[in-house]
Amino acid sequence: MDNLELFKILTKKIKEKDIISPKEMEIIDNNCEYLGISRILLMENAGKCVAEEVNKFKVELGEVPIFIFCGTGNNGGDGFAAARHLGNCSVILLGKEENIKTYEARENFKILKNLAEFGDISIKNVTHQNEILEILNEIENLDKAIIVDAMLGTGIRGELREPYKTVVEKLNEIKKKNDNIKIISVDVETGDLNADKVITFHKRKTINKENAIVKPIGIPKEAEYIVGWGDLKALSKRDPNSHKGENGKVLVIGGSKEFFGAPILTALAALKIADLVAVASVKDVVKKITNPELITYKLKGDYIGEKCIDKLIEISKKFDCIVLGNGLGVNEETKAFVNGFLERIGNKKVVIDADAIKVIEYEGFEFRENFIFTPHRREFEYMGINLDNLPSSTIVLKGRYDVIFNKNNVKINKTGNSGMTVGGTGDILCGIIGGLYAKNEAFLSACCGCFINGYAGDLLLKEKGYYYTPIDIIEKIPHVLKLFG
Ligand SMILES: NC(=O)C1=CN([C@@H]2O[C@H](COP(=O)(O)OP(=O)(O)OC[C@H]3O[C@@H](n4cnc5c(N)ncnc54)[C@H](O)[C@@H]3O)[C@@H](O)[C@H]2O)[C@@H](O)CC1
Ligand SMILES: [K+]
Repeated sequence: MDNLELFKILTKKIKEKDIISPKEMEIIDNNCEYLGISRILLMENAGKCVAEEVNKFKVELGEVPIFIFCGTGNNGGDGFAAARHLGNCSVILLGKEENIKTYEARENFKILKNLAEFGDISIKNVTHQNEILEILNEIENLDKAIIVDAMLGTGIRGELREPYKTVVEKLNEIKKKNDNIKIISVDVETGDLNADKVITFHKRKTINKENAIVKPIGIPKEAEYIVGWGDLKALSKRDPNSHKGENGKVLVIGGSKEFFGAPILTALAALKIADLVAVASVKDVVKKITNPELITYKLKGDYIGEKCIDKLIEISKKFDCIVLGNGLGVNEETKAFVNGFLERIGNKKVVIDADAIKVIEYEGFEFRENFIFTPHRREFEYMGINLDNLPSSTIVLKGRYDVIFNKNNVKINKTGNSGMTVGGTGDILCGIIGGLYAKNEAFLSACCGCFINGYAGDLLLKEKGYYYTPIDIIEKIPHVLKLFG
């Protein structure tokens, strides 16, 4: 079974989510763009859906005035598109035209302005409280009307602020007095607006009430499965006021008398993302580390063995995430260490790679959700994962297509190229994942790690052909993060 076949099996075994968070929706929206589906196309479909629902109310109420309240985000953009599909309506933009935030919303607004010049769509740009109240008073005096709430959607954060607060309060008052004022919310009710209908796009959101009507807008299911720049945009942002160490501390445990390069590559990759990276290894490795940015912990012996467990458990307490396994060696000593260490590490975040994967005793092993495994095909087969009882741990099966999964999620990553088959790229991948995992959730970190590693390789392929090295990949990590962060 190749990676693509495994991916297909997993998409059938893992239940598709019917409710998603606004953050998950943003990842999907952005990954639609990654797949080549423009936002303006989705907005068009969203606008059309809303217009269809408004028309259903018109059947019930007859010809009535329609007011579309639009915010300056993409929820407002959906309102502009709906207005064009409807014709004969009043669009109320709550803010200044120059504050419309996105290209697609601005383009839709421009079209409306062209139509409004001579057609029957009217546009009111309101910025002052008294202008808003004037319109709301006008609505209050009507027998019937349809209101479209395209004020705020999945971008809503925290308590409702002005001018939306006044509009929502006043509309709720009006609605209470006159049930022939029908309100349709676009995607999400703005604050606690008492809408008659909520038309939500693609899937129900965690912030929707139960009665939201879900409408497809042309988002293919592949957009939920692909890893793209949408995942990267969802990573936690660096706080400009943060202090040293607050953006993640990673401890790499690996290396042996025979292998010294692997843990160093892992640590250098993690260092591009986390604030603080340390390597705990045997003396032969530690003496080769000349990079002053890396912290080192020297352990006794030629291999990291059982006798190191107490010390490493203690050191681990100072770090957010541990990357375990690179260059460790496969023998009785390292086997005893890895199994004993993982048993005692509790719920600390651990990325498990390479030799550590090979020495774990999987019989009765507990695949905890704080573990990420990064096997290649042979290691994956050795792990003997039961596809009928998927693990809580996140598994990254590396390959031409990386398959990332756990019992609740599955995704596929297609960045990367055959120049990346050289030794060391796997060590870099788990370093990147470790750096991200220090400050993010396991599944997102694993997905983003695969994307970043592969994309760095793709940039290098364009620049240098296949003549690049693992160190070149490490140097490209910040470029990828800057492109999509
Ligand atoms: N991204 C996409 O590809 C698509 C998005 N669509 C629409 O876009 C919406 C999301 O758009 P945006 O991300 O631009 O977000 P919103 O349109 O929900 O608005 C976000 C803006 O509102 C303001 N805001 C946030 N919280 C506030 C509060 N509590 N009080 C007052 N103002 C507040 C902020 O300035 C923020 O920029 C979706 O709900 C959906 O309606 C659709 O067009 C379909 C496609
Ligand atoms: K809304």
